Amino acid sequence: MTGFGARLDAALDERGSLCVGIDPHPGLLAAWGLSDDAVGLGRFADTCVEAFGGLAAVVKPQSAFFETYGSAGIAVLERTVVAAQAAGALVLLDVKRGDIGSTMTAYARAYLDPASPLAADAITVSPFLGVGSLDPAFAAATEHERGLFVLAATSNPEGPQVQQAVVAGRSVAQAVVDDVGARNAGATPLGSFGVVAGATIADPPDFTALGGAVLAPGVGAQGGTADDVRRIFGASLRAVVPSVSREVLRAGPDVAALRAAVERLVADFAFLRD
Ligand SMILES: O=c1ccn([C@@H]2O[C@H](COP(=O)(O)O)[C@@H](O)[C@H]2O)c(=O)[nH]1
Repeated sequence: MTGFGARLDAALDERGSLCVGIDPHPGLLAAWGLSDDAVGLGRFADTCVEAFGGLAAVVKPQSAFFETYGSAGIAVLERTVVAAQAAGALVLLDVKRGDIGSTMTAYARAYLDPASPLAADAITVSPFLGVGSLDPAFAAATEHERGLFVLAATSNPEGPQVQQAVVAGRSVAQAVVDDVGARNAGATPLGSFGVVAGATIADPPDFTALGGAVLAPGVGAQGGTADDVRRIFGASLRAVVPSVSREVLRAGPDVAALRAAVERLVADFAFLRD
């Protein structure tokens, strides 16, 4: 297998720059005529994989919506990860984990070790305990050729209170980007360690030395647009992966309509790899 960064770069070239989320909100289950239980969840996830597992470069199941249904929900998540990978997508599991190093080792084993039933191609992680606390995940990702996306400048309006705080002359968000960039040193064409920066943010960090991808959630339901992405990530557009969940999922449950929504967004963001 090849490192995650190289696989991501190839997938973006082949399928276009888009990450599509599988976020089975209770309201979406109802809108799709599905029951608010693990059976409805399973049908929702299966339909998503059928519609865009073979189309989107990256598929991002949101773990929280699966965890809601307990062990039966986790079982659906496990088979969703496997099915989306089998359809050719890279699976980014959105779990936003972060803890002291010894516990981080266990999270890394759960999500990045191919022997685990929940192993994904990449996961989201939170650096609130310090980027260094994530070292077991960086090590496991390197060993198993997986990826990490570290929260840096999140899409929610509450984020800047912490992320724009200035410490030793730079914002916390910039410090996270710089720390992640140091771990990508020398990697081509794309390092395996990315950051998360919303398509809604007002004060973007400088991503030019990141050397990895920028996952940009917030497009669609949260108000972010293709123009916002162009403005926010100006010098680093090639590395940006816009992430969309509800904007696509609202088109379901019709598989053709879901596909059309994904195809429209891939076309909207074609400029990122021009
Ligand atoms: O800064 C962040 C980090 C993660 N997310 C996640 O992305 C999706 C967004 O869903 P939409 O329906 O497209 O708004 C969701 O899973 C969030 O948990 C984010 O929004 N912002």
